[in-house]
Amino acid sequence: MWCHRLSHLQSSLQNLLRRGVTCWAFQQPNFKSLFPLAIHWHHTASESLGCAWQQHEDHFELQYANTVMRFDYVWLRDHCRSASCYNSKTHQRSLDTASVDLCIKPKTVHLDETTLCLTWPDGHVTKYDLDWLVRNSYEGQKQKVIQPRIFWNAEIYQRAQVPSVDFQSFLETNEGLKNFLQNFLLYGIAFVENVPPTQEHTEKLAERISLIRETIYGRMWYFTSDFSRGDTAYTKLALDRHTDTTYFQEPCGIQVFHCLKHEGTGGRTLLVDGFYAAEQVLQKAPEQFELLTKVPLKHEYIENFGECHNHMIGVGPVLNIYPWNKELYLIRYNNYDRAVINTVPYDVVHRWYAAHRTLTVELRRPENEFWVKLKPGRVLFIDNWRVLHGRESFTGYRQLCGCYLTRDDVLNTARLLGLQA
Ligand SMILES: C[N+](C)(C)CCCC[C@H](N)C(=O)O
Ligand SMILES: O=C(O)CCC(=O)C(=O)O
Ligand SMILES: [Fe+2]
Repeated sequence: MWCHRLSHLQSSLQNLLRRGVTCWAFQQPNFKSLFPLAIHWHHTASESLGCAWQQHEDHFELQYANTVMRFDYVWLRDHCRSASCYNSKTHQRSLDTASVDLCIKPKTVHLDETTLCLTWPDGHVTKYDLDWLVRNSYEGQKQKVIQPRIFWNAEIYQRAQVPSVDFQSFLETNEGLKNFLQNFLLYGIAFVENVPPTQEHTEKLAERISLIRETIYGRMWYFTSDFSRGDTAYTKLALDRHTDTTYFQEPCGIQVFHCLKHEGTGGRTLLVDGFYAAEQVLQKAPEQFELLTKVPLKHEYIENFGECHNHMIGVGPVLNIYPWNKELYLIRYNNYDRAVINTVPYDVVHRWYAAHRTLTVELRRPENEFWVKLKPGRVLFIDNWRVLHGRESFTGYRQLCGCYLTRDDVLNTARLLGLQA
């Protein structure tokens, strides 16, 4: 993050220098003194605050709070928060963006310590709070980490001694719920203890944080090794680490597991932080990481079992990153359900297999494996966009219940409790 910020600032600086603005003192790494005042800038009355602006042919440049921001003029007009352009009760835009002249420029500019005031050719006035501009500008966004997360291997997770939340406090207090969600957002897994071992109580838990995502497996599902569905999950066999529902266009966000009964041996659950492994790939072989973000793959679920007839296809790369800041947000990894690869030519396929191997090696390092035995009363929530799960083979009667949750609604709950999500 640090290096990224630095290089970004350096390139802003270079751009400015290229345009002939002089008199910069560059005292790396003291960011406060990175952008002292330049000769051709318009300043506010109080120069010590260091805010200044410059109007260019195709953009408006603003320096404030140690940030040099560059704004497109249409963007500035489009984001006007005046009562006629924006409804602050509904937080919706009233302005018809298509009515804005694409060559628009402000007629006059006024800047003081807190506010930028633009008057447009038709007389309309837009006032921006400078802090709002920092928070919402591209340059301001680039400086902040979107989602705080702790990537883990077994040792990191165990050392963190992440506390489980009690059923009662999860259901009845905002504090319990918030603690739970905070852990879940940081690590991608979280446990609730002392849950009565029934499907109804598990459902209550799920509904406290989200909407249940109904799928071809039902709303709440309940499964044993009876092979009632056409999938290995419904057997006693071991399952290697994977994420679920890779064959959906949008894989399920969260998976909830509650083991209601197990009379037998084996059956431990394996958890692996996919983002930790991907991060290792990025460090060791960046070009392979990139390939895993680029090659689109199909995953498929074909079922013709009794009454169940399904054919699901999901397309997307193994690693999904936001194009604007390269932050990883979803890993799609299921070697069982991966379909025929026919989206890229043979030479790319070969490089893709090598990259997939590198990732698999990281995912399979014993030190990255966290094993738990699920027990009645202990409910596990897994971020299915980040953490892979698997299971050991088992003997005897084993009953699991659970459900999938919609990710947007879990994050919604977290934000309403004041968490960054
Ligand atoms: C959880 N539950 C037993 C309902 C479904 C299991 C789905 C298994 C599928 N191979 C996948 O990985 O998506
Ligand atoms: O049986 C288990 O512990 C998990 C099986 C599985 O991967 C699943 O249901 O998604
Ligand atoms: Fe699974």
